Amino acid sequence: MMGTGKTTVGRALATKLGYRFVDTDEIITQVTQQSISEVFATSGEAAFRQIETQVLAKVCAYTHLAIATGGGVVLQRENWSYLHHGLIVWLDAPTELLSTRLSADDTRPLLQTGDLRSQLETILQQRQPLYSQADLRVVVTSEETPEQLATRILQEIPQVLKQPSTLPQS
Ligand SMILES: Nc1ncnc2c1ncn2[C@@H]1O[C@H](COP(=O)(O)OP(=O)(O)OP(=O)(O)O)[C@@H](O)[C@H]1O
Ligand SMILES: O=C(O)C1=C[C@@H](O)[C@@H](O)[C@H](O)C1
Ligand SMILES: [Mg+2]
Repeated sequence: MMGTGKTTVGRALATKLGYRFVDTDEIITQVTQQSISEVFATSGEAAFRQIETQVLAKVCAYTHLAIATGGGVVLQRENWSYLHHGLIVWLDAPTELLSTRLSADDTRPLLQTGDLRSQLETILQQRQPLYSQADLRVVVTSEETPEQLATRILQEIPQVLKQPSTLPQS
């Protein structure tokens, strides 16, 4: 979800892993030469989603790469086949924390109309069933730094990887 820290924590995670890092929103701004808000304003959300899928399709093929996506990547069914090239981490943060973080931020076009808190609640409610399809859910609180969260993600990843004993015998 927007503001949970995908970009910030994803970058810290990549550093700890010795992986490269990309952010699909950053790639979109590079290829379109527009900010995310400008893409939404000039081409619309549907066009943005198409570009996002094209970018995801390219980057998901790489190994040793941590990818931060946009929060709406879960909305397109075909994106899931790309996401499943890797291990999908859901940063789950309460709307109260998100609204504190994003109240002074005007870079997210879907949050520019109406009351921020209720917009976040509405979007989160719609997407919760999709986010919950991730491989690993990490609950975000205001207490942990991005580096601490990245460490916790690394600690929790082995628990969602299949143990050799649970794999079918060949
Ligand atoms: N663990 C954290 N502690 C404190 N601030 C944080 C933490 N994680 C992220 N932030 C801050 O919250 C804001 C949103 O973070 P970020 O841009 O990484 O979110 P995002 O999930 O990538 O959002 P989007 O989906 O819109 O790209 C930023 O100002 C970032 O510095
Ligand atoms: O959650 C979303 O739908 C979005 C999240 C951002 O990362 C951007 O991809 C854009 O603002 C849309
Ligand atoms: Mg981001």
